[in-house]
Amino acid sequence: MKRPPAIDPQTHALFLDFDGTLVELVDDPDSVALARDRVERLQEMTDRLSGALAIVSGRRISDLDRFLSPLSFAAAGVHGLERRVRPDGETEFLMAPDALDPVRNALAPTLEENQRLSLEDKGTALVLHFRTAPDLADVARGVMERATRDRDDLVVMEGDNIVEVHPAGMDKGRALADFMTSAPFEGRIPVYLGDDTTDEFALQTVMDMGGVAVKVGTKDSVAGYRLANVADVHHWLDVCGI
Ligand SMILES: O=P(O)(O)OC[C@H]1O[C@H](O[C@H]2O[C@H](CO)[C@@H](O)[C@H](O)[C@H]2O)[C@H](O)[C@@H](O)[C@@H]1O
Repeated sequence: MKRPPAIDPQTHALFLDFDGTLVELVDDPDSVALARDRVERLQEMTDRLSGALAIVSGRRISDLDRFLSPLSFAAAGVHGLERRVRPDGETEFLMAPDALDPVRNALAPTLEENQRLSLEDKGTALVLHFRTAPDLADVARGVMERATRDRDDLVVMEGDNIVEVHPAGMDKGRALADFMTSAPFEGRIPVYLGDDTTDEFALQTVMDMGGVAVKVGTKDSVAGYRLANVADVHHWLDVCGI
């Protein structure tokens, strides 16, 4: 496993995935937690990078704010459909949530019949969770496929024990590329840490930009560097040079 190189706070920008990278994966999406000293370390890194640290997540930015309080940070939420370029900036919402109303309605009977499947409604994205019901994975994939048939304006993506739908046209790679066009990120070398399939878009973008792409865990990846797990990420954050 090739470990990532040291990072220079003057020349690099740091992009961090959330679930599976900064926090351990757990059964209940609402019960993730980050220790206070880890939040303080992220604040210290944000300050040393002059704000060029962003969380890039499938989560809503409002949820990230809740989990990471009192950290002040830039963020791409819902895979880039929500965006806050500066730590103290306003959140922009790039899509309206009503595009998903027909999908919400189409999923409802299956959720009623299969109560071990759960729905996470993020407004601009809907997620079916089957971590605690792996036998229902195909039911979840099937109903999502049927609910989105003939909808070219939507994209269905699989993550870790989830199937998710949101408006097409955005992913973590495009979100990262957008960040790199404005201050405080512009002109820096991107560094990205992520564990999941949806992070591959950003890892590829970082590779294309000559940056430092770091896969967390053992899944296949385009990334050139690896960290073993969430604990290893936090160890590396402590020694990476920022
Ligand atoms: O881009 P990320 O920050 O990695 O967010 C991706 C999804 O994370 C959450 O789901 C994942 O974490 C849950 C809590 O550990 C876990 O129960 C689930 O199985 C994982 O897929 C979140 O709930 C999703 O909305 C995010 O898209």
